[in-house]
Amino acid sequence: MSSDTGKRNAAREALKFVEEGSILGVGTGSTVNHFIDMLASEGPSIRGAVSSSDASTDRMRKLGIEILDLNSTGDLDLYVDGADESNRLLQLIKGGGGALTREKIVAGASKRFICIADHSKLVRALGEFPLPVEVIPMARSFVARQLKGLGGVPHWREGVTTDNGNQIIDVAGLTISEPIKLEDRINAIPGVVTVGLFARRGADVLLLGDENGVERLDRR
Ligand SMILES: O=C(CO)[C@H](O)[C@H](O)COP(=O)(O)O
Repeated sequence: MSSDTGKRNAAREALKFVEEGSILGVGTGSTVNHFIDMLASEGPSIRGAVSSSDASTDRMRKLGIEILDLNSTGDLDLYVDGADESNRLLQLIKGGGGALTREKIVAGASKRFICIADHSKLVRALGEFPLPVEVIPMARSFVARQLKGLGGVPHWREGVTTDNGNQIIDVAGLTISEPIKLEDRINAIPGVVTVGLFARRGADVLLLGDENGVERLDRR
């Protein structure tokens, strides 16, 4: 069971990684929302943030955090984001909130990725959470057939349009025994914009909160 106190505890711990005057990459989701609120109220003062979604941009702007364009910042020192699942290698499933493509871009452009989550997100093997795949709208049915061919059960997240104007397919039933191979394989399907497997670029540090505190795992 997901716990809001766990999310808050993980978010608060992540503040310790933020340096005064830095430019921060900021992810999307309810855990990150706690982080944004805490950053604005009790965190060090930063130069600005590169945001991974319109939702996070709106929240940060309302709290007075300046939003910067990744095209003008260069690489970032730190990215803070949540996850839907993590294994012990800190490979992740992300995209439950639909922001996977921009999240993958900002994670890729950051030297260090701190993932914050409540403790229930730690799993032995990835794949219980349906894997989100962002697709170009005209390719949706074609990509769905390809995903079926990989053994998955694709489900169109109907009514959802991503910040990039695309659609999302959630794929249940996949056996993800080799996350990097599957990430490459799905990304190679024409029409796929991004798969929500963050295996090639997983997290560097995972902060898992629960009612009692925070467990830290580091990428080996
Ligand atoms: O990948 C994401 C959004 O695209 C989120 O990080 C993920 O869905 C976790 O969200 P939450 O913190 O609300 O549990």
